[in-house]
Amino acid sequence: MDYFSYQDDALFAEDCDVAQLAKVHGTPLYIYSRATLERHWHAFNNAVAEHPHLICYAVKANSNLAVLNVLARLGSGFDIVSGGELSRVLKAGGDPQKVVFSGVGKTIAEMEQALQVGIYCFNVESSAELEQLNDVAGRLGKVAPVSLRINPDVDAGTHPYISTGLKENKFGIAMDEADTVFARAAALPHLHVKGVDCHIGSQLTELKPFLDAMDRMLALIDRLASQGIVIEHFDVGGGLGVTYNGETPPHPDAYAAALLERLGGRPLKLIFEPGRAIAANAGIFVTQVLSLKENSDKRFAIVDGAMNDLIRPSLYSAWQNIIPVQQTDAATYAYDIVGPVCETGDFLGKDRQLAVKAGDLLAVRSSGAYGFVMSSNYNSRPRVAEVMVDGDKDVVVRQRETIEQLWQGEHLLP
Ligand SMILES: Cc1ncc(COP(=O)(O)O)c(C=O)c1O
Ligand SMILES: N[C@@H](CCCC[NH3+])C(=O)O
Repeated sequence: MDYFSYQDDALFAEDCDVAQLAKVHGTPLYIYSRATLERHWHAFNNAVAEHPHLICYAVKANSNLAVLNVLARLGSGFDIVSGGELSRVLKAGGDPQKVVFSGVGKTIAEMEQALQVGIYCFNVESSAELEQLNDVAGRLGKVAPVSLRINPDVDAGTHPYISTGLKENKFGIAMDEADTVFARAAALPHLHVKGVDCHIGSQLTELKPFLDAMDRMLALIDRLASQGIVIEHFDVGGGLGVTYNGETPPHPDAYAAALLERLGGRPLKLIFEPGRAIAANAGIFVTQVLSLKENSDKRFAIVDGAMNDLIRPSLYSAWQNIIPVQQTDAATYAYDIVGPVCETGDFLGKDRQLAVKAGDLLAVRSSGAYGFVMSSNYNSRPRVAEVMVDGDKDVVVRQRETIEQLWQGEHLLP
């Protein structure tokens, strides 16, 4: 199957009846394909097969335990950004020694948790964090393995909200401070400097920003070597884009080959942190049309899924393909696909040519990454169920929330 095409194709094959799944499990509903998750992970892993490397799936993209477990069984590593994500990885059978801990604001408790379980590496994002981690490790009688996340100041050419490698972004240590902070890290007694890392943004569809970042990072690694600071690994971050609407991001083969060529024989282990490239097109979001509505010259398809279930269209004006699950004989019109949430910005798609009527099912494609994980209970809407298709079986990997669960942990005044 072509990596560029919608990899949720597996979910529309004859042996996966999306309409039947919606009937059994209700809507709105997330559906994931195990086969596609595995294929995407292998596409990455095979792309760098000969070179020492570790694929650390970015848990934030989709942290469902079953998703993590599928990848853990393949031997995947994990990129986490919180103690909660670390707990999920462990619960799902992930190996702590294959975990890298990214994130611009780690708490002392999270540092302790990660040191206790023995993660592979902390991706440290500031001088202050470096000092804190050294103190925490010293107090626990441990040595913390660290990599420094350096901000290479390259324009990733993506949406400003998901660009992370520019000088003005909050992430990482500025390149012009990198040498000093590395020298400090090497001098601190409770740290072991292992690596260098960067992550310039998400949904990148061109190679050039990755290569520009790599050139700057390799120049740093060479400078550090001349100062006697030996770097064992280079973590290139995540960010490889997917096809939402005709984009043609590089195949992992081309991406890895280009990076390896730039590496030029340096004996550095490479770490990759892909999230979206593995999960996005392994999932769909299924919603049912509640009613059709016309306001002056505008037509709306009001559906039972909303921005609280899938926020990417509202938050980033992200375009995701929306298709009818079954053909109907309704006339085709341009619709805004909107949810029941009380916000004008509550839409899943705008101006989509669709033949639909009330009761029909729509699938929002490419929803496996940054879908359920970004959902909320806004408007007191229970979180939806997640189902994984595993060959000819389908497994509920998260139950739909009940109304009672909505107020669990809340208390009336005495
Ligand atoms: C540090 C880090 N690594 C990995 C990722 C995963 O990115 P993507 O899902 O674009 O591969 C992100 C998210 O942008 C990130 O912030
Ligand atoms: N949530 C973003 C990606 C963020 C990447 C994390 N730094 C999206 O849905 O596109």
